[in-house]
Amino acid sequence: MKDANASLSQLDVMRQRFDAAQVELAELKEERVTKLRALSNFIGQLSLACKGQNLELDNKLAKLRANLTDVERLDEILPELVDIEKILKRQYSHVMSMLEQGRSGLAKFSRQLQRVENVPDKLRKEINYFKQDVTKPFHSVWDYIPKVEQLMGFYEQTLTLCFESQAPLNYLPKYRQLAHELAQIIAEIDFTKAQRDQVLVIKEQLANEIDVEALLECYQTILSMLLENIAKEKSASQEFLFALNEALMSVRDSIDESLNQAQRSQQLKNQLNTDINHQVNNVESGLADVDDVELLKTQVVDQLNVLRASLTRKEALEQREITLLKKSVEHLRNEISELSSETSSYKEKLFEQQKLNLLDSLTQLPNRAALDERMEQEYRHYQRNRNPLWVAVADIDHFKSINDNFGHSTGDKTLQVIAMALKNSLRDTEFVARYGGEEFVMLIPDVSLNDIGHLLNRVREKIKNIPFKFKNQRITVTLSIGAAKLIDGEHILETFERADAALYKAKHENRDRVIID
Ligand SMILES: Nc1nc2c(ncn2[C@@H]2O[C@H](COP(=O)(O)OP(=O)(O)OP(=O)(O)O)[C@@H](O)[C@H]2O)c(=O)[nH]1
Repeated sequence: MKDANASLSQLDVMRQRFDAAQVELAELKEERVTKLRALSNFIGQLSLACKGQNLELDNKLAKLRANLTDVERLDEILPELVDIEKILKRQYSHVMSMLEQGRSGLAKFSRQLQRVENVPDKLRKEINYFKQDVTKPFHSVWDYIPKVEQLMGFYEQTLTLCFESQAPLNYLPKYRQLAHELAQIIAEIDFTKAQRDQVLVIKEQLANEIDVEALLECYQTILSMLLENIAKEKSASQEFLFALNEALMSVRDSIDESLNQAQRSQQLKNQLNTDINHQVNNVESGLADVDDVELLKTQVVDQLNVLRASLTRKEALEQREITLLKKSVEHLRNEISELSSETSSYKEKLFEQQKLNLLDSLTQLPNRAALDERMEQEYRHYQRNRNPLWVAVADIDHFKSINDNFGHSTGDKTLQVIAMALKNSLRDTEFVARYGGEEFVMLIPDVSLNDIGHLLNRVREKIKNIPFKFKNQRITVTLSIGAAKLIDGEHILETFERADAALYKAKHENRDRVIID
């Protein structure tokens, strides 16, 4: 009876455990179903996001989703995931190559559009900057789509112009377009001092009516100058590499010589040690054999003399070794210090080159690439501390007439003088870059709304008061400036757009003024 009761209670405990295990299993199943549902929803959204890009990918994702709802087919998922990963990788490189094609297409269409003559200056400049922008690679479709929209906007504006004007729009011959492009390219290259006069003549030719033959000659001359510069750069690098190679070879020879010397010394020392051991053994055996003390004394003195002579030779050898080692270390030190001074002068050259890449070669102001970098930096700074930050765009008024009336070289000098004056009117924390042509951009932090107008008008007045004298004629050069303050929730590029729009307002309101957005 007792046994039966014990068995019953054991059975009871087991039943309770069984029930608890079943509840746990049901919970686990439910949890798994919830997770699978979440995964399936995720795959569903992924399919939607990728839909239409690649039929194989669409089918694979649909199949994967179906398998996720069927618990029995879960084992099939892993190989499918591997397949999908491969397709995604292929799709990524496909998209990147399509983007590259799209980018070069946009560049081509913007060049076509540039050939339309008589478009307003603002539109012409925007197309020009657009063309420069699309030289950089796109990283995603989201870089591409806004550019397509922008280009369509340019085409729309040009079409509107075409419909509005009675006369048909003129189309610049292809070679004239190439002349413009060459002028832009050479404006960004740093030529050597000896080449600059020749470059000025070419700039002048390109700015005026030019025929195909003369244009070809310009291209040929520029190409030869560039090749000459490349050859010089190459031979400077080669010289450095030769010097480096020679120094390294000399270091290697010196180390080889030291090693040989050390080996020879070691052999001699081994020989001397054997001699000394042998001489000590001689003394010992002499001691054993000789009874006559006087004879013993003379023998010991003789042996000791031989021993002393060996030791002196050993000492001399060691001394010589130390002297040679010192000489060799000295030689190595000289070679290495020469090497390091060659390397640092080469490093300096490279550093100068890097700096040049961020400087506009004509005005020595930071260029557009440097401006992009600084805008990013100032924008991040603004996001951290929210101190006021102004973007101002300045453009020289009627600059074309300076070129037309006094020549390109006068135009260049005017740009240099104005660039310096702009730089000197700003504080160290403020920044000015040449944006392109006769347009400059300033980034001005920590100035209040009350003070910015004052500051920019002072800059404008400063330029206006520069006593330019061309062909004995006193000329006043003026600036139009548009400025905008970075506001919360806005990207600095949008601030730039507002400042640019303010500049165009200033141009339309008779120029020589500052307009704050
Ligand atoms: N000398 C020289 N001229 C340049 C350089 N870059 C651009 N230009 C010239 O600057 C002139 C700009 O002319 P436009 O865009 O018509 O402007 P603008 O004559 O200043 O007239 P507004 O801006 O409307 O007041 C063009 O003739 C360009 O060839 C350069 O590096 N050197």
